[in-house]
Amino acid sequence: MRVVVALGGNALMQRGQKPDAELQRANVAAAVKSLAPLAERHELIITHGNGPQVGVLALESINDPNLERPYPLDTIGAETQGMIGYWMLQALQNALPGRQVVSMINQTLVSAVDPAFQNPTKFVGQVYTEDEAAKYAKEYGWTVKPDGDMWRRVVPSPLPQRVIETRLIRTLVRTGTVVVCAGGGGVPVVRNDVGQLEGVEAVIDKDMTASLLGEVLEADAFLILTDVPRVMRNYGTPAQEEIEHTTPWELRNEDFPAGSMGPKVEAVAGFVERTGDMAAIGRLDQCMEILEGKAGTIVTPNATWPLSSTL
Ligand SMILES: Nc1ncnc2c1ncn2[C@@H]1O[C@H](COP(=O)(O)OP(=O)(O)O)[C@@H](O)[C@H]1O
Ligand SMILES: NC(=O)OP(=O)(O)O
Repeated sequence: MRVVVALGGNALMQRGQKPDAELQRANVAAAVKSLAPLAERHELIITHGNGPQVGVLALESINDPNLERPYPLDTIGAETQGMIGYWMLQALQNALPGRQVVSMINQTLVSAVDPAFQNPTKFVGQVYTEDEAAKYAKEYGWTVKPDGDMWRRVVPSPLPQRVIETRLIRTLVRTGTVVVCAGGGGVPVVRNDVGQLEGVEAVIDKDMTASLLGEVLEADAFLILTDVPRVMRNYGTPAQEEIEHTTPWELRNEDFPAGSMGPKVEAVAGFVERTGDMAAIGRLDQCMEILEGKAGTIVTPNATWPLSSTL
């Protein structure tokens, strides 16, 4: 089987954790331990988040006295691909001796007129109190929004249209290489008026890019791996209940929060609608069980359940 996995930012740096390199490296190694059995049995393409890390590097850049202007978000996105990609590459090579692994810098094409540029929604960096967030909004010109009971910086998150290096990724996957790609959804780029690629100030949602990659690479399954066992109905209320199996239609008739579960649900629903294949959302340490349909929220085109034995 060919499997595309989107690895949640939570797997790399949990809420409240300091962005220490060793800590993140250890988190990546733990994530890879869960993913290794998947890679042993299947063709595997891994994307990863970068929201917390983009915020850390952006803040460093803003406060660097040697810089006349901070690094732009596309450049910082590429930095995070290099940093997290390196940690993933090394952990995968250590876990899968003899297997070829590659970690790529990728660009993802977006529309220059995507309405997301006028309405920033993507949370980056650490959480702040409301007062701290207001202070930084004034000082740095940030847009800030509530994230649960805290506040965070938000940046535009345009929809991915095409991973520029898709053909190369496909070629590598066909050779059995484990491919880490489109980290942070890919570095956001547009084509300018003379057809040249140019970076833009944004952070793409990695789940949406992974959904697109799953489709164009003809993946048999698309897994979003995060820190909750299943998508829940009435999340955070006494009526909360886990969704074991669902369809895109059912998911689209429920409400999920924009900054967290909303894009994940949109990403899996879109993949299943466009491909007719299976997608799922669940916990990283259950990825094998999820693929077997025994854990996570499984999304299939219709209510047929359980899945066929081909999984
Ligand atoms: N309906 C829901 N069901 C499950 N989790 C939800 C729901 N709504 C919001 N969440 C939150 O979404 C979080 C996962 O999204 P996010 O933090 O963006 O993940 P990641 O960083 O792993 O990609 C969970 O930790 C949970 O707090
Ligand atoms: N780019 C992105 O989607 O990052 P997170 O998953 O860390 O929010």
